Amino acid sequence: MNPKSREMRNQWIGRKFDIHTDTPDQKIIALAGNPNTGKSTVFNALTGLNQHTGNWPGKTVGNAQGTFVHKGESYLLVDLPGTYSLLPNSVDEQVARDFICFGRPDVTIVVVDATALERNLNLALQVMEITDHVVLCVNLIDEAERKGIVVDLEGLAERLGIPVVATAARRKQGLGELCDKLAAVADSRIQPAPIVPRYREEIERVIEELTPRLEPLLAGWMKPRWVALRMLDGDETLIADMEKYMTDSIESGKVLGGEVSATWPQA
Ligand SMILES: Nc1nc2c(ncn2[C@@H]2O[C@H](COP(=O)(O)OP(=O)(O)OP(=O)(O)O)[C@@H](O)[C@H]2O)c(=O)[nH]1
Ligand SMILES: [Mg+2]
Repeated sequence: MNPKSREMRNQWIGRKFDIHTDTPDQKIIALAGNPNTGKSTVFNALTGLNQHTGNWPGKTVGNAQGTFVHKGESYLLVDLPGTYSLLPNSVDEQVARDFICFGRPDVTIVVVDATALERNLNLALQVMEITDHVVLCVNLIDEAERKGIVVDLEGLAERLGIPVVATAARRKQGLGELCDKLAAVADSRIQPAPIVPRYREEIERVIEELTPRLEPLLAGWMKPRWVALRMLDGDETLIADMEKYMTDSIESGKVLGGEVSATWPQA
């Protein structure tokens, strides 16, 4: 995303999500993950006292936003509610999904529990279906070590196609490397290429039919393949939220009506 696009995105996020950057083109990082994986511990360790909390607009779900500086660059970090999925079965899940889909953070960090990777990776895969800009934070690595669990970080990064960093957030271990990786993704020095989960053949056939039609309508907001999957699943909340967020997109005019801006949103 170029600085001008980011500036417009940031203004829009301010209005829609009550998330406010310090500077017009500050980069925005979201923290997603299952409950109790250490998101808030990572959030607190990085932002310290530079944070404030509130509620997501119109929801009783708490939200925390804070800033930190890494190697001279300032970032706004947003702590999302802990969720097991992004299929909107609850308000928490809808809030997390909407921020990733429509807030379009520069990077989404998925914090996973190193002692329960199999369960945790489900959410990571869902985030990777929505956006390429993902970093996996394998937290509680100290707990894993204590239990004799060895995580093949390189193998994981290779299989998933995204950067992977091990952390023990409570001891503030690994956070420097986490910041290095998210900075590299935020300014495109690293371009993750997440694996694409494949579905049954008949589903793949419908996806193939739908995606070229969705692509121009979505104009880079999210991956057409994912939207096709959600439509196949009959997810009406996504359609409703697309109307809510995408029809009022400042300079871009009526995105769903087909008139899209050349400058924003941009993948
Ligand atoms: N041993 C160990 N404990 C950790 C680590 N990170 C977080 N914890 C602990 O794990 C518990 C949960 O941490 P939180 O940061 O509240 O987790 P969260 O993901 O924000 O939880 P929710 O907001 O409820 O989804 C706390 O007791 C933390 O102190 C870590 O790296 N190692
Ligand atoms: Mg938390």
